[in-house]
Amino acid sequence: MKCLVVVNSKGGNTRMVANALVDALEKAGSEAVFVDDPAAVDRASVDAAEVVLAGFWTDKGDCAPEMATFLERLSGKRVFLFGTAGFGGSPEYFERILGNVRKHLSDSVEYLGGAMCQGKMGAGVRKRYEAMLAENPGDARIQAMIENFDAALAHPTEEDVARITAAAQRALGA
Ligand SMILES: Cc1cc2nc3c(=O)[nH]c(=O)nc-3n(C[C@H](O)[C@H](O)[C@H](O)COP(=O)(O)O)c2cc1C
Repeated sequence: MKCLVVVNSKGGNTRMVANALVDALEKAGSEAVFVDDPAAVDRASVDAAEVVLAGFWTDKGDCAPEMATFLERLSGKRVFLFGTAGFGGSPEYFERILGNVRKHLSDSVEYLGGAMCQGKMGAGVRKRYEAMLAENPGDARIQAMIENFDAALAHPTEEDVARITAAAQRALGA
């Protein structure tokens, strides 16, 4: 199967998942073209692909605008979405984000499914939370945000990557 794997990753989390996906697809006998920037995908690569696997980092509950533009331009393709997000407490949270990203796909696209995992955030985020906590000592919500930040540092884990890869292969029937 000819696959196009396109990723939008600022910090490397989603790129890590994308690289593992490419390896897994190739091991399973598929041909995978990898493009590390949705704005750099050429028309011929899209036309040649039987399936597009689009990876996004979560930006305010959605994908970032560069990925949104890429997804909106796809027509008549089969698409699998994968992503990483700083928060990861529940599958429902990931489903909500996937639902938002999916809205960028036109009706002509066949959505094959999606999978997400948590991804570490930049150190500046923890500093911001710490400053917030200093202003509101003992605030349980801010403390939970710091705990989530620390939990996210380990992600994507090998298990996350394996789960997303397996979900993609199931969705593609690869
Ligand atoms: C500007 C900005 C907005 C973000 N918005 C969200 C968000 O709404 N929800 C969330 O769970 N994570 C959010 N994050 C965290 C990132 O999505 C997360 O760390 C992701 O794994 C980054 O992926 P990357 O390393 O591939 O860039 C945000 C990060 C930044 C920098």
